[in-house]
Amino acid sequence: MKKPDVLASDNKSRVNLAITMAMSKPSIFTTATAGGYISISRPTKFLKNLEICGEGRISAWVDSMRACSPTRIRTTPYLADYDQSSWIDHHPSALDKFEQIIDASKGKQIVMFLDYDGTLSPIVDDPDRAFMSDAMRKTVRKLATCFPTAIVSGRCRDKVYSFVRLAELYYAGSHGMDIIGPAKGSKYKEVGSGRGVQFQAASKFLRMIDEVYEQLVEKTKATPGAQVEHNKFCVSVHFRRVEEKKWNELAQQIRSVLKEYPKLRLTQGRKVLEIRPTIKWDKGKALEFLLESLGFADCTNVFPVYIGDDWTDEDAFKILRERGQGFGILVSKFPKETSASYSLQEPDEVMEFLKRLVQWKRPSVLRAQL
Ligand SMILES: O=P(O)(O)OC[C@H]1O[C@H](O[C@H]2O[C@H](CO)[C@@H](O)[C@H](O)[C@H]2O)[C@H](O)[C@@H](O)[C@@H]1O
Repeated sequence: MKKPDVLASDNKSRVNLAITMAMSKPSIFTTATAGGYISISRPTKFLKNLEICGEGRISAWVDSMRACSPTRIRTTPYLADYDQSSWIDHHPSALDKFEQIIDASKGKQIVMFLDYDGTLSPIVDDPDRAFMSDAMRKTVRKLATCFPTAIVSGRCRDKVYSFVRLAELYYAGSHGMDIIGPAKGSKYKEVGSGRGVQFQAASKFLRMIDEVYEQLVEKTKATPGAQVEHNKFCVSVHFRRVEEKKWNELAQQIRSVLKEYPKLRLTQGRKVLEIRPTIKWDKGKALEFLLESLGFADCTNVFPVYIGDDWTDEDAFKILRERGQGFGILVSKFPKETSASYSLQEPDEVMEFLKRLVQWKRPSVLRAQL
């Protein structure tokens, strides 16, 4: 597959993030909480203390953010040369291949994992107004009657819940560092009579994240359009409403704060840089945790489907490839380096795909109820 230079360099900066996935299975400790949830803790594993905030690395991220802006993608000549049809051959539309997907899932329990921004809601300028449509909510509600369904988001869990407003789902916020999962079917259910399991991989970092948030707000306030979002266990600094010529300046402001915090690292999203603990925990780990809580730890008869649009979703796509179970669907209008198997272009197509899953499942649910 011919790859444009810009994708190669994006990939390089992603590799530079060095998000290692090799976490050995830790032991699990559980305690019942006042909220009725079983709280689970595991020994924290840290990523190697890499040089995460080097000047070169920061500029590489800003460059790749520029290269990824849709207007740039449409006008950049070497991307125009990119063989879109070859990319589609490797990552066909999940709608076009619906029957193939269903065939692969036969005899297995489908479990749905959905990213929020850019997957269930369209990308908008103001992160506080990234509402999901009523039609999408209705579809996700129906989906959850057919399959166990979880939202896995970079957002703080409460915030993403306030957008989705469906109590029947499981939620993993802060890039999977704050999970409310099922107790039903979980091996943890014997520990208490809680409503579910709660797992906060980065609880030790709460105070540090608060401190960094305050400093970032202060440091970036002179940059028009910059917005700092507190996502509980991580912080997002938004570039979307900042003039492009100011992006380097904003990135340097972030760097100047972060260099004092070797236990925090940066990751990149869509016109956003995100600050999070260096622990070995991400959306892929959250997916595994939720499968485990659902009682599918070592099962071969489970078929997880993860739909997401962002680089942070790649951690989950990779886990599915490694497990050889289910598959990832990347939401993107443009060719992107990805470990997902299929693609959908935008949230409307995601909704269509979810509707088809419901339509396919519902007759058998009805038959089983007779
Ligand atoms: O994991 P996700 O649910 O996709 O969350 C990732 C980040 O999404 C949000 O930012 C993105 O969406 C905004 C609203 O459309 C957009 O303005 C921004 O440019 C995007 O990066 C959210 O605000 C972040 O905190 C999440 O980490």
